[in-house]
Amino acid sequence: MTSIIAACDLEVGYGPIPVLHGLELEVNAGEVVALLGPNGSGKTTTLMALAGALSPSRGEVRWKGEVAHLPLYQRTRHGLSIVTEERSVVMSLTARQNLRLARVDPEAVVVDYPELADHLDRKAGLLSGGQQQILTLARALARRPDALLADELSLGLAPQITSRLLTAVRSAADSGMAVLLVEQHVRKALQVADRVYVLRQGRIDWSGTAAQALANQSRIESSYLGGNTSTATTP
Ligand SMILES: Nc1ncnc2c1ncn2[C@@H]1O[C@H](COP(=O)(O)OP(=O)(O)OP(=O)(O)O)[C@@H](O)[C@H]1O
Repeated sequence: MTSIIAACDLEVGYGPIPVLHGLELEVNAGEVVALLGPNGSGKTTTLMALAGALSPSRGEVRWKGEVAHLPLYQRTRHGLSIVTEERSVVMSLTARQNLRLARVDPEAVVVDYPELADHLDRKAGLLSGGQQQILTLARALARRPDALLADELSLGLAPQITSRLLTAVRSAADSGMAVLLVEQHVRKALQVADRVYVLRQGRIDWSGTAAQALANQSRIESSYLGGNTSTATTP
């Protein structure tokens, strides 16, 4: 398998106290890797460090096997894409203009996202939250990045939109993209993921295949995601 992006012994924080403690993870071409864990465990910090928005105090990020030195804006020009819950479209522009601004062909996008076809000439600000997020993701994926870092894509959106976004992410991985997915809907995330890391207090506490995680799902949820921990054991 081809490693696209990896964290090697990564220690990162926002000040002198680290948030991630010697993190090791990798995402290969063609796979969706879910990064799960309770609030504050360091999921967003991991994505920001992989993207180059935070500098490690120890360890390194590797991009296609080489130590990554480029800052965030340059990594995004070299095949890395980041999508967050923030729906980063320009609200005063139409959907079509948003796509063109990113040098993406709107007509090609609607082939894969027919639900956007009737909305191309509407201002993004007038679309529903779900449509805005589909537009955001469609724009990112249409640029065919080598890796996608997806942080809570579906936050606040309806279940069918969540499923749609995750299906699109899965298809992108099937076409060769490496995807690291932070997603609050654990069951839905496991349905599209190949592998899983569970973070706890800035350390990988569990990792395995999605099938193994599904078999341990109730324990993972209760141990790591804030449920009843009285019967939980470490998977
Ligand atoms: N800008 C920041 N400045 C200082 N500390 C921060 C900052 N952002 C996050 N932290 C701290 O880093 C730790 C990890 O936060 P992070 O957002 O990475 O976790 P998370 O797993 O993504 O949580 P959530 O699921 O709530 O988004 C937390 O203790 C948080 O308070």
